[in-house]
Amino acid sequence: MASFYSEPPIEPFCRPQEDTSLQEQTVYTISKEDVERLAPYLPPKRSEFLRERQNSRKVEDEIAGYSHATQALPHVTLTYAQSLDSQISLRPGQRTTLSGVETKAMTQFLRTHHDAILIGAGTANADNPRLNTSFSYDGENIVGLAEQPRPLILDPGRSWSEEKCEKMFRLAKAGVGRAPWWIICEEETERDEERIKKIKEFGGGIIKAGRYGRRENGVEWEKILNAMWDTGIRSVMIEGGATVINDLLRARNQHLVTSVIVTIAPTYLGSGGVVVAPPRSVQDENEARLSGVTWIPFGQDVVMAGRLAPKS
Ligand SMILES: NC(=O)c1ccc[n+]([C@@H]2O[C@H](COP(=O)([O-])OP(=O)(O)OC[C@H]3O[C@@H](n4cnc5c(N)ncnc54)[C@H](O)[C@@H]3O)[C@@H](O)[C@H]2O)c1
Ligand SMILES: Nc1nc(=O)c(N)c(NC[C@H](O)[C@H](O)[C@H](O)COP(=O)(O)O)[nH]1
Repeated sequence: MASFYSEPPIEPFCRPQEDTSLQEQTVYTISKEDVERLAPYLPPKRSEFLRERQNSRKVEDEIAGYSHATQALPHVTLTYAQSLDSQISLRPGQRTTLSGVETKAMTQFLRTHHDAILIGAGTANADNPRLNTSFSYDGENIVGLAEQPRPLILDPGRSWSEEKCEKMFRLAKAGVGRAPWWIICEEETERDEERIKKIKEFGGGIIKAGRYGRRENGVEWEKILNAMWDTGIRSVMIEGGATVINDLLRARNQHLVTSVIVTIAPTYLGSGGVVVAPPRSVQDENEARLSGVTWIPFGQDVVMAGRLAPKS
C-alpha cells in the first residue's frame, strides 16, 4: 500500500468567483431537529487539527468517541437513495433523481460531517458528480473548504475516466471542493504513471490497496479502509453505486459498516434498473438486519438510519 496527495491551501470560507457556472450552486440547509435526529449515526465532528493535517499518523490520540473497536478503520456511513422497488437508477450509467430537495439537503449535510466521500468508477463515469457540499448552517453561506469532503473514486478495474468528472476538478480549482483521490489495487502498471501525474497536478492523489480478481468477488475493503486511515481519513461516506453497495453489504464486509442511512423515495422505477440486493450467503436466511433504527420524514421521502448487526 502506498498513498500520497497534494493539498490546496485551506481557506476558511471561499465563494466561487472566477468560474461563473459555479456561482449557481444551490444552497441547502436542514432543521436543527433533523440534525439532532441524525447525530447518533454520524462520526465524531472533525477537529481543526484533523482537517488541516489529513496526512498525519500522529492524529490518533486526537480522536474522541471513535466508534470502531479497531482503531485503524474509519467510521463508514453507507448512504444512498432508492425507489420502493429497491433500485437506485433506471439503468447502469444513467443518473436518476430519486431524492426530493429535502433529502438532497440531508445528503449535503452528511457530506459536511465526513472526511471523505466514496463512489465507484461506474458512478463517477455516469454522473459527472460534484462530490462537494453546498450545505449552509445559516441558510446563506455555504460551508468553507475545511468542511468539504475528499472525493474518493474506487476503481479496481481501472475504468474511471477523469474527463467524465470535469465538474469535480473545476470545483477543486475554484476552491469550493477538493480534488479526488483515485483508489486502485496494489498491482502497478506502467500506464498508471502518466495518469497519476495528471491527477496530482490537479491537487488529487492516489491510494493503492488490496488485490482485485474477479469483479463478482469484490474488493478487499479492510485493506482499502486501512489505507484511508493511514492518510488521516477518519470517516467516509460511501454513496454507491450498486456494485459498491452490494459488495459492502455482503456478509464478510458488514462489520466494516458503522451506519446505514437510506433515502426511500415514493416511486417505483420498474424492473430492469440498478438494484441494491447483496448476494445471499446462507440459503433461506435474511442477509442483513439493521438495529437502532430511526425513520425520519423529509418532504415526500423518508430517511431510514440504523446500524448493521453483522452476520459474520
Ligand atoms: N441513487 C443513488 O443513491 C445512487 C448512488 C450512486 C450511484 N447511483 C447510480 O448507480 C449507477 C452505477 O452503479 P454501478 O454498480 O454501475 O457502478 P459503481 O459506481 O458501483 O461502480 C462499479 C464499477 O466500479 C468498479 N468497482 C467499484 N467497486 C467495486 C467493487 N467493490 N467490486 C467490484 N468492482 C468494483 C468496477 O470496475 C465496476 O465496473 C449509476 O447509474 C448511478 O447513477 C445511484
Ligand atoms: N441521495 C441521492 N439521491 C438521488 O436521487 C441520487 N440519484 C443520488 N445519487 C448519488 C449519486 O449518484 C452519486 O453519489 C453522485 O455521483 C453524486 O453526485 P453529486 O455530487 O450530487 O453531483 N443520491
